[in-house]
Amino acid sequence: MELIYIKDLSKAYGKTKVLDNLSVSFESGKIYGLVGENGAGKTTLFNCIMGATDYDGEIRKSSQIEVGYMPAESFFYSLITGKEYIEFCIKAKGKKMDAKAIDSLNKIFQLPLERFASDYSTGMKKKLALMSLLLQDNDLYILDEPFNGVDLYGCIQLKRIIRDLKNKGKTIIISSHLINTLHELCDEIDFLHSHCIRKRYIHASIDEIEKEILNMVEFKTT
Ligand SMILES: Nc1ncnc2c1ncn2[C@@H]1O[C@H](COP(=O)(O)OP(=O)(O)OP(=O)(O)O)[C@@H](O)[C@H]1O
Repeated sequence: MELIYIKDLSKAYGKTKVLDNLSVSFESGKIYGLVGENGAGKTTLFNCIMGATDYDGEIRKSSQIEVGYMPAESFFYSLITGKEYIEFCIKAKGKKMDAKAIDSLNKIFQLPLERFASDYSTGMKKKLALMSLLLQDNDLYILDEPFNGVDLYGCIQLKRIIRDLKNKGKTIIISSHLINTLHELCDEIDFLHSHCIRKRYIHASIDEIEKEILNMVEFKTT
């Protein structure tokens, strides 16, 4: 089932064109990877999907799906503990708190939930944002650079969690610069370059993907 359908999406910041007639769609139950150079527009695409910014073109979402978005950098108020942050996010989504689920997930993430979130390290902040998202039971998870700053153990666990989500029929879209990790995890990998999705890789080898991306970047498509 098609969850998100995007047709001719264009977005510019002032005179800077970021996305130009981008078309792509995402089906349920799959893991999608999104790669692209720094500044290619991955976060901008996510912001458009989430309705966090204006755009031209069409974005259709399947009705009644709940979308959880983890931005590349989350904001934490200074006097709020990790636990309070999780509670806030769950309540904001209109979901019920489940202390057991928090404890069980924190056996994996091992966060000091009684400490102020603003004092967490980069990786701990990322884990906290992920934890609060995973506790919301969404249909679609959009994760902007979820592996950034997360330690090796955390990355291994995160890959397991993402696979579990897929096994539960959820859809996940992950932006990352870690092509090996995406290749391991994803059913399909989209390459965003020169303002639109240049290629969707399905069952391609890492070599093939890397070679093509190098070619496209070096002989920049305009
Ligand atoms: N609020 C904004 N105002 C003006 N320009 C912006 C804004 N947000 C993003 N941009 C510009 O849009 C372009 C795309 O940025 P975006 O953050 O979407 O890229 P990205 O692919 O996520 O990059 P990275 O891999 O470095 O995180 C960049 O040139 C960036 O400077």
